[in-house]
Amino acid sequence: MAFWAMVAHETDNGVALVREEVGDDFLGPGTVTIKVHYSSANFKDGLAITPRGGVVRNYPIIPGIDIAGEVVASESADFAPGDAVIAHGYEIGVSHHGGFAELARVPAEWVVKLDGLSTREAAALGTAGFTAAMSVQALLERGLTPGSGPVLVTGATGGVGSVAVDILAGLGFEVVASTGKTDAGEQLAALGAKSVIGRLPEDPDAKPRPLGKAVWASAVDSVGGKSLAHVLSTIEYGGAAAISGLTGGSELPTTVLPFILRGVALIGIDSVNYPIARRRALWTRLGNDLKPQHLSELENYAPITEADTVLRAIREGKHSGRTVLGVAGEF
Ligand SMILES: C=CC(=O)SCCNC(=O)CCNC(=O)[C@H](O)C(C)(C)COP(=O)(O)OP(=O)(O)OC[C@H]1O[C@@H](n2cnc3c(N)ncnc32)[C@H](O)[C@@H]1OP(=O)(O)O
Ligand SMILES: NC(=O)C1=CN([C@@H]2O[C@H](COP(=O)(O)OP(=O)(O)OC[C@H]3O[C@@H](n4cnc5c(N)ncnc54)[C@H](O)[C@@H]3O)[C@@H](O)[C@H]2O)C=CC1
Repeated sequence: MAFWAMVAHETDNGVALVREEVGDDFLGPGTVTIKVHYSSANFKDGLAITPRGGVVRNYPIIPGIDIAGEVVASESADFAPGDAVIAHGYEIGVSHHGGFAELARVPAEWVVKLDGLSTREAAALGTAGFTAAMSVQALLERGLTPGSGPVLVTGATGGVGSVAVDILAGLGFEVVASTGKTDAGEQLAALGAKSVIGRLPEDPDAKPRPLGKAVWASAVDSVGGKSLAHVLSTIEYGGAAAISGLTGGSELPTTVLPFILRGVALIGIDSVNYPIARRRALWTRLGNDLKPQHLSELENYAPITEADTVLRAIREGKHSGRTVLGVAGEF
């Protein structure tokens, strides 16, 4: 069977994303075959087409860590043709062909049946939105309530950040959005941010303080680096930072003091190997009580053939919100 795909190839000059017609050998091993409606653009997809990006070991590969579409064949009793599904995480788009193609095949144990979401909405959320939901869920499980005080979201115009702002505001939290984009105030206020501040720390060259004035009840952080160290030193007693990313750096130059003097918790968020039962349960919440109220505002659209341009913007930190990559009918 032949189908169209965007295939990442290693070349002498780096990695090239090429539109081409491929055969069955580009369907991964698995029991569920999905007609892809949409994929999306994630920071990790940007790394997948970056030489030495650290996420893909063997090329050629069809990138696309999000696959949203309709089941066309299933050897699993859990899925039937016509089911609307999303699959993401595990090896998808890094060592198992992903969503930048008309067809994808994955193990049934990686597939989530959609409830309360269209395939387009699911792609608009995608891995980044799911990671935001995991972060919010982790803070709720730790006891955070809207009465606890302001919740900080860093990297707030990004995929993880913007969905986190939307979900938290929808739950009634006072959300403070931190962004380096000086023109993003209106957009973040429209998602529900109570106030918008610049990147943290305000003075990036200042010597980090082990403890600062405690101002945040908790935080959702996808930036990491010095920024996260600053955030940790300004979280209130018993609060937590749910951390998922490294756009500001993978090093964490902190001290033990926020943890041992204020009981602050650092909660690691990994969407990739999150167990399937919990993954399905959280997607159900994302279609229902955690459903972001401004998905259409934070969503952009591009045809899959423009994936390279969108991913370049993500790598350069110039991207905002979530970009759905249309697959069906776009080759
Ligand atoms: C959607 C999700 C995200 O966006 S996550 C953020 C994006 N991901 C990254 O930026 C990670 C990029 N990866 C890297 O930079 C490197 O792979 C590394 C620094 C994580 C490790 O590279 P290194 O060359 O130092 O070591 P190995 O590749 O030999 O791995 C060592 C050890 O770690 C295990 N491992 C590697 N990657 C992952 C991973 N993503 N998740 C879990 N574990 C990982 C690897 O299997 C090795 O363990 P071993 O027991 O020896 O097999
Ligand atoms: N742990 C997990 O399972 C997951 C981790 N991630 C990680 O989360 C991070 C964010 O992912 P996305 O939201 O998809 O990316 P994105 O590109 O949509 O957003 C990143 C945001 O960070 C901002 N940013 C860039 N450099 C910065 C800096 N030096 N300081 C402060 N902000 C900076 C950008 O302006 C942008 O708003 C990435 O590191 C990604 O790898 C994403 C999804 C899942």
